[in-house]
Amino acid sequence: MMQTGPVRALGTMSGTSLDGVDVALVETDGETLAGFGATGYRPYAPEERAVLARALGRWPGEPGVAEAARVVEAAHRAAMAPFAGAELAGMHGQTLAHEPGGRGTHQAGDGARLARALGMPVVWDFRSADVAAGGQGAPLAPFFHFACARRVGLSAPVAFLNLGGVGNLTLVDPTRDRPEAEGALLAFDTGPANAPIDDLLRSRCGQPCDRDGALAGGGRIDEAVLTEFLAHPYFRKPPPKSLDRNDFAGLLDAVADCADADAAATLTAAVAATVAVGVGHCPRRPARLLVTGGGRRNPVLMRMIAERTGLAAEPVEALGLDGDMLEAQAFAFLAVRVARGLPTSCPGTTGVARPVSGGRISQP
Ligand SMILES: Nc1ncnc2c1ncn2[C@@H]1O[C@H](COP(=O)(O)OP(=O)(O)OP(=O)(O)O)[C@@H](O)[C@H]1O
Ligand SMILES: CC(=O)N[C@H]1[C@@H]2OC[C@@H](O2)[C@@H](O)[C@@H]1O[C@H](C)C(=O)O
Repeated sequence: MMQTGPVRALGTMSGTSLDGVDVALVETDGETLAGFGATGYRPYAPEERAVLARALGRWPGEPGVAEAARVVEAAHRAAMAPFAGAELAGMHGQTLAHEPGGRGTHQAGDGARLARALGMPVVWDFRSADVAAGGQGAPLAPFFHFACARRVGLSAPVAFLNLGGVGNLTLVDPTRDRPEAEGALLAFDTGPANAPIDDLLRSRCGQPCDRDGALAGGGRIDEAVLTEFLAHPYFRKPPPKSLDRNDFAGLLDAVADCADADAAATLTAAVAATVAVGVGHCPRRPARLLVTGGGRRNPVLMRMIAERTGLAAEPVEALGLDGDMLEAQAFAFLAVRVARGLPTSCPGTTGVARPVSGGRISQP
């Protein structure tokens, strides 16, 4: 176990939207946040992204997975190299398949190879231990959300909402002293977020996303599609619960007959509606809804979320946090927790029976 006191840790995230690798430095002892440092981003080239997209839903040894891992590792080496002075790194990797209660969870990217290439200890494979112990293996950012809420001095329960490829919500009670304390955290995936919107825009318009909600803003919501989507049992299921990126791939077929703008409006409303269902699962109504991830840049989505939840959807920048880097920062923070043997998940965040300290540590 490392000595106590803040360390300069590097965190990386290659998210479900398959856009690229985020990296961020955090100074932390794994309990409190002493400060945030420099950040970086290494986008995937279109042909790299295609390799990753083809490998989605596949497991080690299956076709295309080794090639995807090489793409992930090369992108991480490039993104992390400028930060080689960090004392420790936490690498999330790229989730290719996630089936808690089934085949497990699989993030491409070998931390042992990266540790050797970069000359620093790398913590990786953060989710497997939680899944092996009966948890969902996701979401894992909640322990970091707890630390953020404490750092900025919040005193009432708030919700963090991440709008990445998939959406996830964390209800934080910052008056508790530890994240694993009873009632400190409740977290779960709300439903698909940007993934179906991106997939629609890519297939119909040849664009990577509905920039600023421009297409959805001019469309009409197909209420019948929306109602049928919300009838899926996932939304009734009480948390904790988690999703794989393509679990709702059928949503795209459901809007196949809609005009482009109507399809975009319907998918955007579907995301907002699942967030409202998620807020309804919270045992206490949050005082604020703090939004992180790329979806906070979509004003149509943000407006629909505010309308459907009755909460002002505020970007996390309102707290002085960086909504593009929160997840990379989370894995820096979690790496330090792993190195110190502190838990990274608990019953409230993943449904695991007791707190688990996940992750593998590879020395250079
Ligand atoms: N200006 C914008 N307008 C609309 N959407 C945007 C905008 N900027 C970013 N996005 C969306 O945000 C997505 C990227 O979000 P983010 O980087 O948070 O995802 P991620 O980290 O890959 O996902 P996850 O949190 O699921 O792992 C893009 O794919 C796009 O859909
Ligand atoms: C299995 C997996 O990679 N899940 C991701 C995904 O992207 C968003 C949502 O689904 C969340 O559950 C998780 O990521 C964030 C970083 C988390 O673990 O908190």
